[in-house]
Amino acid sequence: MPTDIEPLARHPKATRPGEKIGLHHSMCYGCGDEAPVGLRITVVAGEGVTTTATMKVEDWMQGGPGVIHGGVLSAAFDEVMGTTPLLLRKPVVTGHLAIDYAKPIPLGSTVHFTCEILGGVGRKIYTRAYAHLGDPDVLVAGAHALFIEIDLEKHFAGYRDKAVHAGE
Ligand SMILES: CCCCC/C=C\C/C=C\C/C=C\C/C=C\CCCC(=O)SCCNC(=O)CCNC(=O)[C@H](O)C(C)(C)COP(=O)(O)OP(=O)(O)OC[C@H]1O[C@@H](n2cnc3c(N)ncnc32)[C@H](O)[C@@H]1OP(=O)(O)O
Repeated sequence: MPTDIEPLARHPKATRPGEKIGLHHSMCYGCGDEAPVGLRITVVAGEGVTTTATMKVEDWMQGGPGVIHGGVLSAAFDEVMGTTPLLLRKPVVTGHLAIDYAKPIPLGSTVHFTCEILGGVGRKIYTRAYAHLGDPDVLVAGAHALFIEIDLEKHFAGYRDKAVHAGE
């Protein structure tokens, strides 16, 4: 992470603390409530530029016997951290994501995520997040990610004809 990052302020019209940040779209693998397979994560705005989220670890998320697959946890961090810049009212995509896996996470547990925006430079937004299973003093994983602000229309212009919609 560069040393010259600037603090980033919450947008005045951002989702208020304690409220759910709206669905990105209903068929999104991370947040969608109509996606045939998905994490169905809801991210809740916190104070400042922070968020929280929870995810129940379902049987289909299994990697090693009885525990979550590392890629599923990575996707969950991506979802939570990628939603957080909406507090700045900035659409982003992931540029870089790094996960520290500290402890196995059993099937059936609920993962609690906390995320904060550390700051930014230009279009780059740096975030950090942690995960625990109910006791915030016992972390099971952590993550850092870099998100890049995009022009939504331009970024997805060549792909929208492939988009999948609910009910198809
Ligand atoms: C699930 C998908 C959701 C997609 C998002 C949709 C809508 C967004 C709206 C709201 C968001 C709400 C919820 C989102 C929820 C979850 C988020 C999930 C996000 C994802 O899951 S999204 C899928 C994976 N993601 C990609 O599919 C990106 C593929 N990629 C590209 O499309 C380009 O690569 C792009 C656009 C990233 C940059 O391209 P570009 O041409 O616009 O800009 P450029 O290359 O100049 O980079 C600008 C500055 O970032 C630095 N930089 C870039 N990459 C870096 C890296 N890896 N490490 C270190 N620095 C990096 C450069 O060094 C430069 O830095 P400097 O300004 O200092 O020179």
